[in-house]
Amino acid sequence: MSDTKKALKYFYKYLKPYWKGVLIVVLLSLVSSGAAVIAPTYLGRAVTDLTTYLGDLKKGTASLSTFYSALGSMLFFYCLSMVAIFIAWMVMSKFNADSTNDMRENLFSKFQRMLVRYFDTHQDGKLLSLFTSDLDNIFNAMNNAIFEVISQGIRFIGTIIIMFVVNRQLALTTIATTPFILIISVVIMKKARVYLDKQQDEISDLNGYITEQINGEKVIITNGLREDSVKDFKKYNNRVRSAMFKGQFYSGILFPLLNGFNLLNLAIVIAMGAWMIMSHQVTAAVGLGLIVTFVEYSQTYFEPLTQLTSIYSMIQLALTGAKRLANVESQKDEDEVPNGKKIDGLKKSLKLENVSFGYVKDKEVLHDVSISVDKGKSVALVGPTGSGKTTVMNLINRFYDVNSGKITFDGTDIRDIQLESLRNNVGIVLQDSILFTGTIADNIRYGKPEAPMEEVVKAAKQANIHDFIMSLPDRYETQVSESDSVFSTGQKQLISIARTLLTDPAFLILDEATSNVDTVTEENIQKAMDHVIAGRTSFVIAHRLKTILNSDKIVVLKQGRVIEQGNHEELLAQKGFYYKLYTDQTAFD
Ligand SMILES: Nc1ncnc2c1ncn2[C@@H]1O[C@H](COP(=O)(O)OP(=O)(O)OP(=O)(O)O)[C@@H](O)[C@H]1O
Repeated sequence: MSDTKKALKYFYKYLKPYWKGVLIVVLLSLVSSGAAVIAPTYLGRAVTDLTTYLGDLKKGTASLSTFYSALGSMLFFYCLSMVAIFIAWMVMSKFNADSTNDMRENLFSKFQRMLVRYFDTHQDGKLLSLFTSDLDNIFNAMNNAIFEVISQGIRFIGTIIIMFVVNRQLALTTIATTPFILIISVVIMKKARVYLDKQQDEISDLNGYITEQINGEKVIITNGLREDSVKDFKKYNNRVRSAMFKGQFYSGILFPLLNGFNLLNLAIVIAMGAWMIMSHQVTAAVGLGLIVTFVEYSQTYFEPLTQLTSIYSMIQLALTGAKRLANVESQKDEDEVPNGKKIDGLKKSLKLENVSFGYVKDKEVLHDVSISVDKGKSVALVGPTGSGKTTVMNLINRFYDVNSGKITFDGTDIRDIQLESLRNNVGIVLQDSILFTGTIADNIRYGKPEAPMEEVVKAAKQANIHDFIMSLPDRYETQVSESDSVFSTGQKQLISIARTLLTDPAFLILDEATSNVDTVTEENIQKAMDHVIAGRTSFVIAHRLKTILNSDKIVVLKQGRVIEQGNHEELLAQKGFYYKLYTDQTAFD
């Protein structure tokens, strides 16, 4: 499907529920444009009547009654046109606000259904651009352009018809230059479109860069890269400027060009009218009336062309936005396995059986991995950075699906289990724990909003974060917000552990925090983990070996392969890779 078709389909989808409003606007546009097209005929008639009156003055038969009636009719039609526009504008503002609201809501809900892969491969800023830049462009265009397109389109056709009814010769003169204008316009518009599309892509890249740099501000500062960051920013910004300039230049050039054609046309129409009078094809009074009428028609004929070109960039940006939003809507959703099995806790074991996986084609990161976690046991996954530990977690939770092999939950392939049921049974504490806006209590009961306060406190105690929370002035009611976060990475992870404990998952995956953990917090994490793991089936992705010495089983991953398995003592006795990892780490402690 072509991009424009995709964009138009998107608009159709969101305007369809408001078809009544759209219909009212179309009808009112018809009324308004019809009235605006008819009004000049009365202007011409008034001029003819006035000229006739002036001629009749000498004869003594002069009367202004027809002049007044023509003038009155003209005023009536102009007023009717304005009132119709006013009402149409009100109706349109309402359905525009409603339909863009639907777009925004659907976009956000879509995000909540999409594959994790999409978020892993798109920068935050680019995703935010869809909500800001693209939806704003759509809203602006819908507010300013829809009515223009409808009413100017009707005016254009109406004017052509009425011009031919009034005088064929002058009508042909007025529209004679149109094919030439259209050819020039299409060529310029095509050029503008390329750059306006590019403008949106560049803005999206710029937003991506800005969010990335803001998130990485501390890294930038500590590496003394602030100036380089600004330099790179300028590169992105210059690309936006260049695309913006070219897009606006090409779309803007049409407006003065058409205005020029309009003036030229006026001169031709007046000359043609004058020639018709001088060659006695019409009387002076009728001729003057015709000239005035066609001067007006020439304006109404050109106005749609000039108006549409002046809002062309707006329309094009909205089409680009709609195409980008339509692309997001067409992304694959997570497979919820609606007819899949529902599970209620782990009875026996969770197993990875000969699992191979790669995030991208032809680049496998896990090779033939087999790991078994029996009920009530804790298994730790260790290995150098990039060995695939987090990837294993991504697969168990079905953030991604295996390429070959399978993961089974009590013998059932997790791809045959209802996604919601699987996720309810698998609790995850992520390495980068996220706290949401709200109180600490809200954050702990995030996965179980109905949990009473006693449960919240119990979970916090088990996670070893209760004492810290109680030391805060507002205790559990302390507000958490990204802007004034008072928590360290480790503390955030402890709150996150409490959050997961509250939901009491059958199977727990804990991706241990690696950075910014002070020794007290590290000790707390250690204790929290001991609490959490005790008697619970768990899978710990460990970065500090100290935290997993008591695990029932330690699995060593290296370059995506399981190279050793056993408990701490067994692995040390093997004097293999684990032994080396352990001795290297303890040497630093
Ligand atoms: N979303 C992704 N897309 C493509 N490749 C990825 C993605 N996430 C991880 N990888 C790659 O997969 C490999 C394994 O990464 P993974 O995060 O599982 O390692 P890890 O053992 O958890 O490392 P660490 O100890 O540093 O957290 C790495 O080579 C990494 O570059």
